Amino acid sequence: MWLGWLGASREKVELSTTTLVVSLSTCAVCCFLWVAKKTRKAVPPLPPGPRGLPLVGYLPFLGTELHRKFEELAGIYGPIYKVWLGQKLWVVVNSPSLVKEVVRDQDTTFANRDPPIAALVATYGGADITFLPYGHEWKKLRKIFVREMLSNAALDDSYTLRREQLRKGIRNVYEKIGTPIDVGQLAFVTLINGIMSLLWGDTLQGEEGANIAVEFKGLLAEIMVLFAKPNVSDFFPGLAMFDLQGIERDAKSIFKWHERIFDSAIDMRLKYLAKAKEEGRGMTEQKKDFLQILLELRERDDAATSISMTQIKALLSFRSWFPENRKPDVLVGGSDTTTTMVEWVMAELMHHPEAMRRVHGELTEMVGLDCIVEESHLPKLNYLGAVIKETFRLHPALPLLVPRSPSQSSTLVGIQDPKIWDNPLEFRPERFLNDSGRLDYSGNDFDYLPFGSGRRICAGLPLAERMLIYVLASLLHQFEWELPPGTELDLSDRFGIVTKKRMPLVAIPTPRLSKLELYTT
Ligand code: HEM
Repeated sequence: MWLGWLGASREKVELSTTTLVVSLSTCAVCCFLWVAKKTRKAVPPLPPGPRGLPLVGYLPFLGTELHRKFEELAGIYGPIYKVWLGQKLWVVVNSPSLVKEVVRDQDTTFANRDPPIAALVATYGGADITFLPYGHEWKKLRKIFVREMLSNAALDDSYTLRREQLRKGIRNVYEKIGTPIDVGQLAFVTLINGIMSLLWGDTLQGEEGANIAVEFKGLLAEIMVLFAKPNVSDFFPGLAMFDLQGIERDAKSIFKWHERIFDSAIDMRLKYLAKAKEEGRGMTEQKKDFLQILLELRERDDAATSISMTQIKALLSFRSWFPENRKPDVLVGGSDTTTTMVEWVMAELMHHPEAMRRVHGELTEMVGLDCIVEESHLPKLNYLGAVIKETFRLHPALPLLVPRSPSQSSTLVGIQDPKIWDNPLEFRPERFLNDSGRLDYSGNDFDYLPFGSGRRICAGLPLAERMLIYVLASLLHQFEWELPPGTELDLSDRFGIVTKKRMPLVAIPTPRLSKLELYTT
């Protein structure tokens, strides 16, 4: 069984803000039970849903825009419905009260996922945080990821690494001043370099390191292509042994490649550490990156946090850091979650000049025209924070979240929820300013869940939150952005594992600050 969320979208936010998707395998022990309020039957019926065809179910009717299709079905079948996709049954939940039942009241039951076969093969048998079943191993890895790698202290320590990559991005924009720039592409390169640098620090510098970095990027591209392919074996587990499209075979060979690159990068670091120890040098300059944190944990004699080399590789693997990326065009189109959100926020601001003026005013006041944005400024940027939240509401990057899979049969009691948003299709960041105590990213409001909720809430949230506002504040503070003459802003979306802008945002930057050194340092 799987389960995920469908967030608010422009057309039908009135209906609800969130849809939960649960799918069940046809396995006899695994049945999903749903009762409407007051139903007293011993075995509650499955929820209603569209009829499909024998064997393939509703697959031929899904189309490419899954989030629109699910909205349409919600209009017909209500807050909870079922859809057969091949041999698997998905249940879509479409109201905050049902969502609460799943991620709060029955969170432990629904804290699993149904990994695609390619992910199982390419990630040490699903040993990464995203796909590990709920249990001891998942808890341990998640604890290390959240408390050791992404703790406030670790993120503060690694600020210089993020800053360096951001400054490089700003210099790049400055070199192209007055010419059209693909904003998603710019954000993608900046963010991916930032993440690689957080993970590996200086390991990817120098000739040997640069070769490994090139291999990393090639590997990432191959992984994207692999995960983007719909696999017949995932929809028809009975056919998995035949591996009809050869996806499992390809995943195995990518996994070997992955192993070789990771082994040589880690080996380089271990040799460096051994040499430093021999020469009696300290390791302070290496301390900030995540490889270093993990290698130190490996040395610890503490069962709660000590970690094997395989777990280190799983934690540094692409699936942990780009868990939502499955599209092959990610490298050219910049469609990962954080990149996509940079693009949407910039597009909404360019579409709403008054909001853009207010963001600029706030940056001028809080940062100043003779300074660049530092992370210490970010907590003061309330209006920009509200703009980002409002953009998540209108354009959730993961409209289906990451599907969940319950561990046992379960009964949900559905009730009709009242209307949630006033004028839901309107871009109005003020709604987040006025309601500042509520509606954050913590997943405690079941009508606003861009990062999911409960035990499986996005593990990268602290980093995503910091990087998103840092990149946006810097691009907006240092430049004015205009559309190329004769072009129009397009705000339509295209469904994918990450739902992104249908047309890439292309804009022309001009400098906003007067001192040259603010662009060249
Ligand atoms: C705008 C950026 C991002 C968005 C909107 C986002 C959203 C999400 C969502 C909706 C989920 C599923 C939550 C659930 O099942 O309730 C998720 C899971 C996850 N995300 Fe993110 N994410 C973002 C960035 C990141 C980053 C930068 C990282 C890595 C540092 C990351 C790592 C993860 C991991 C490891 C999981 C799986 C957690 C688990 O199963 O325990 N995410 N994310």
